Amino acid sequence: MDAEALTPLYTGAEVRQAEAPLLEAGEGPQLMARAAWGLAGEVAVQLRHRRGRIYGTRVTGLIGPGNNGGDGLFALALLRRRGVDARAVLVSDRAHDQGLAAFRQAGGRLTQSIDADVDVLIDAVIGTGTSGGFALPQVPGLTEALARESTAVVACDAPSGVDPGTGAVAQEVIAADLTVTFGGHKLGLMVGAGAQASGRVVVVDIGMAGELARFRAEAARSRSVVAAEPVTPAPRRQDHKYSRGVAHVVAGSHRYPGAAVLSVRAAVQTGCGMVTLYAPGPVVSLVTAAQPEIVGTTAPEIPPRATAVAVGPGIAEDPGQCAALDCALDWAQRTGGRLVLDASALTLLAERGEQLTAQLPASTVLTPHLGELRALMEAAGRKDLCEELEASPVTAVEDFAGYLGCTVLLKGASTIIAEPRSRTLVHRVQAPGLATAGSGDVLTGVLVALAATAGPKVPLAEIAATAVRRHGQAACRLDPQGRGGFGASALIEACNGAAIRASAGTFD
Ligand SMILES: NC(=O)C1=CN([C@@H]2O[C@H](COP(=O)(O)OP(=O)(O)OC[C@H]3O[C@@H](n4cnc5c(N)ncnc54)[C@H](O)[C@@H]3O)[C@@H](O)[C@H]2O)[C@@H](O)CC1
Repeated sequence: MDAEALTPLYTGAEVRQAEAPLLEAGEGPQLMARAAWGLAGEVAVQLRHRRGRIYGTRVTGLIGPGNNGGDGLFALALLRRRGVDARAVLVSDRAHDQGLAAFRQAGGRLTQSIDADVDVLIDAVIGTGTSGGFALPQVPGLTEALARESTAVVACDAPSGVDPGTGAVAQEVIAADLTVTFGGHKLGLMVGAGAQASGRVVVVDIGMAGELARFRAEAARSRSVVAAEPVTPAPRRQDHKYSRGVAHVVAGSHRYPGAAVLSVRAAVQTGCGMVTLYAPGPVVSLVTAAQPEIVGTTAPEIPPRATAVAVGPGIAEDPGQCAALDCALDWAQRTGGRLVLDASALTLLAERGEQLTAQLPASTVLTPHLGELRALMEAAGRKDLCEELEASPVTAVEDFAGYLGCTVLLKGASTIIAEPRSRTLVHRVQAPGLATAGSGDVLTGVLVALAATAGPKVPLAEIAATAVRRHGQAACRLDPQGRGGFGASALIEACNGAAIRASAGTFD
């Protein structure tokens, strides 16, 4: 993947470090003015969207004692000048002096409570200066406002209660519909509970890109939001089916035949030289009827021409399929071929206890959801990492990948992909409809086809990130409003469409 096409993620502390020289040079007020301008602009968009106008709408800000509160006050002043009934609740006995003066001068009103008809509530209590736990300020009307559909909650820089560095949340949090964050993407808004509390995230450039870039170059580890596709090679004129890559899938059982249909069809539609399937005879027949170009086998050995293998979707309780897992592990160990382990394959691995760590070749990617990851961590004797998953999900996944010596992809609304000695990739998508049976099987199919065709130098994490991105984009295309009205089968064609758009360079 083109490294420049990735969007870096920063911790709150890293952004503060990048800011420091600008503040020393006396540029603080300009930075704050730009932050406030960006915040007010995004609030105006919300108002227009919800009320069809800006003039005469109502916005209340919860204002903390630091610069985050200063941003909020300046933004409220700008909104007031556009005819908004702008009010501020000071949650501390201190407030940013210049911000407060600007707010007053613009005609803003201080208040002690939040009214029921407020259109937007700005959370400017704490941003990157957060430390320790967080309790909701005791403001009459706050709990009601947070629960009300008609009030949009917009967080200034980061929702109060979220650790912008890790994604951990305090015992209480002001969950936002929209977070307007400054300077660059912050890690804690993209992963774990922090991502859930942040809603949609918009980044406002406040003129510190140069500082951040310099800082990024110095950073020991860089984390990224996936923003572009690695190019999987288009078929060349001289290609034949074997030179394009052969994806072998071990999936499906008498109990779950559909998992094989979904993963194999997804692999075929993603595009590679050939897709082969190992499954019980009736499952092979079913899949062949759905996708006649595949080659089925009932022997567990990995076909000699395979360039990537996936094991797992729906193989539960099938002894032959379980034997195929060992064949696949052995194949990857011998050849260095890319191996995707998903679903039931992960359960089988967890049953092997601490032995599992010795069995995983470096060319493996595990694709657990949270429950499966916890089970694997416990089985591997790393229960400590289960606790870390809440406090700092990215670190926990990175540590586990390092411990196992292979790539780990934690599925969820935010996907975290950690490959040892490589940058960690995070992909966040607003596609709640992906929480449907079979969507993971489709992801496995897309991933194994990409792994079969990608050149040998493309890191496995980046191939996995591409698969996750296509999958997420497909769901967004099918269901732009996030109402969940689609099944996993529909994702397959949509993934393919997503890929075509990506190669045309039209994503986002
Ligand atoms: N430094 C700058 O000049 C700029 C800062 N910006 C804004 O300023 C923010 C950072 O400002 P600050 O460093 O003043 O920090 P914050 O305003 O984020 O928070 C610090 C204040 O919150 C209190 N606090 C910390 N943790 C708390 C907790 N758990 N519960 C209750 N109160 C708590 C602290 O006592 C302190 O008074 C950024 O998030 C951003 O919004 C932007 O305006 C851009 C420029």
